[in-house]
Amino acid sequence: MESRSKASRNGVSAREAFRRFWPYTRGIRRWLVVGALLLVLAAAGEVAAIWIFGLITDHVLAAKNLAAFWTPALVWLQLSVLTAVASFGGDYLTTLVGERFLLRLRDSVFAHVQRLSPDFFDRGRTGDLMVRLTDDVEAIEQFVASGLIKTVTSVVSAVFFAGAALYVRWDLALVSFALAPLFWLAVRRFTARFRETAVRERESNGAMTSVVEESLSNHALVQAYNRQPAERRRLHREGLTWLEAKMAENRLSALYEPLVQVIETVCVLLVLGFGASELARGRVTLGGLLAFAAYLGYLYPPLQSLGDVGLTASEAAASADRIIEIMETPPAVADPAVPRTRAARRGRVAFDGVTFRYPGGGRPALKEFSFRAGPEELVLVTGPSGAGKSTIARLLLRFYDPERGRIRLDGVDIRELSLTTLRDTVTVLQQETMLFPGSVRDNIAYGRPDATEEQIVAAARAAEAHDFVTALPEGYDTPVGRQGRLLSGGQRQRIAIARAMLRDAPVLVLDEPTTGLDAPTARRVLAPLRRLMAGRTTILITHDLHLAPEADRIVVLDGRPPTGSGPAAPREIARRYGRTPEAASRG
Ligand SMILES: Nc1ncnc2c1ncn2[C@@H]1O[C@H](COP(=O)(O)OP(=O)(O)OP(=O)(O)O)[C@@H](O)[C@H]1O
Repeated sequence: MESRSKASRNGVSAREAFRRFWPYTRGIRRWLVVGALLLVLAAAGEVAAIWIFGLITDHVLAAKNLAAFWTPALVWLQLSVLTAVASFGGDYLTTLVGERFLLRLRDSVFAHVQRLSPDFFDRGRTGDLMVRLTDDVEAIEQFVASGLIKTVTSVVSAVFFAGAALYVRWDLALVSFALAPLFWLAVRRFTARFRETAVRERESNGAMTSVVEESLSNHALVQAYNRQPAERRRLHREGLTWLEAKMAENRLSALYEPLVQVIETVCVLLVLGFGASELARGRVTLGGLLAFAAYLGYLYPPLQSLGDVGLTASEAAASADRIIEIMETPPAVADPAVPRTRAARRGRVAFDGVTFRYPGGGRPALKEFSFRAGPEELVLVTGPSGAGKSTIARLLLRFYDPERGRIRLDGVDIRELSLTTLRDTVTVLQQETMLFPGSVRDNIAYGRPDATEEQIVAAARAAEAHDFVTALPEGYDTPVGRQGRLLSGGQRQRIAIARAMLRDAPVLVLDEPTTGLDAPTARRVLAPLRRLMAGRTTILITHDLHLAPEADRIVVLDGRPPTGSGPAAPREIARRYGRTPEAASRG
């Protein structure tokens, strides 16, 4: 994700960011309007309350007339209740709309991320992606939903208070408004720099989260190789960078507020000085002057929050770049326009002249590769490390599409099938057993969440997992830990076999199913594996030729272009197992 971050430096403007993410408010806009109206009503209530305060000062306090107090006091009380209700309703609704927007945007970015090819995750850093899905998404919400409401209510409030001030004393008001350009100057100078610091802050936050994530998920490696001090240093270094970026951001926002306050004080002093002389000359009442000063006082917060919107916009534009970058990363594969959603489920697999190169990879991982596997057949794929064996499984699941050639399932090009149908038809048992944190039961039922208890137990029995599972402290409810680390390698493998049994797909790809298991354990999983293979098309990717005598066909990927005499490995297999392997190459 390094390259992705760099692209953000000359990214979208705040206006483009707004336009891009505004559609996510669809369906909740009316609540946005109602919320904003309520907030405007609350601001109007405040204007009226200050007016009453001025009246009370002149007609009650200055005139020392208590009898004139009760009516305005009652109106003020009613007004304040009304303002409180409007303000509560407005805050509640606008927060709700903001949170709904956030939820929708996050869901949609996450849904897109889920469609990306494994390559995206292999190259990127998880920590950085996590920051994008949390902080960056939130910064966009702060701008598009909350920011819009803030802008509207601030503008309306500013107009209210400025109008009221003008009404009370237009000349005094004009004097203080003359200082308004100072605000805009301050805001303009700050926003550009703020955006830069916001980008730096997000990037270093992503880098730091990535270090934490990488170190914690590889904790066993770190401890076994005594790399704790190095990892601590790495985190400290990223933490320092973050601290600097955060301080740069904070310096700006911390400087901005006092600066605005100084401008504000200058205005208030000017008004008071001018007002005092007007009062002495009897051209303004004390109540009028106080109300005027209060209107000005109330005018600054909306002006200041308009300035903040500028800062929020810069921050959001920085985040928008990081989100747009993800959203514009196209998935390597997509459903066809009119996908077939029914598969024959017989399990005939054919690779015809398949050439494939990983994105950004130079040499093809597979070149002109062809083979066939039919129902109830066991096809063993072997060859040296890096020859492209696991690539076959990735292509069959359509994590990627081949550059040339076709892959067919029961005679249909897999690009014509919906991805869901294809992946329901093919089960892959990975080289490393992949378990989710959860219970044994959850993991067995992972591919079929609607499975009954009897089906789960039957699958576990067939996978020879039932006995060890029932011996676990909480049986099927025992948590397996992160990546199944609370279980042994052989136990993890048998749970994965049970999961595959339950899924009951016609095509099975076993990618090095016994790797990482010692010989006796490997032998123990062979029986459940055979049970799993029965009645299905099985493609067994392995270095281990134990099962070669049972294979209907052996495909050898030798990592070199085919030669006339054929590579040594197929001949060796032919000599040992008395069958002729098919040689294939990865180029
Ligand atoms: N995501 C990727 N991006 C770029 N190249 C890749 C990627 N994954 C694998 N490769 C390359 O493609 C080639 C084939 O990889 P593959 O995983 O299919 O090998 P393999 O035969 O299964 O090896 P092994 O027996 O060691 O598991 C290798 O040279 C590898 O470096």
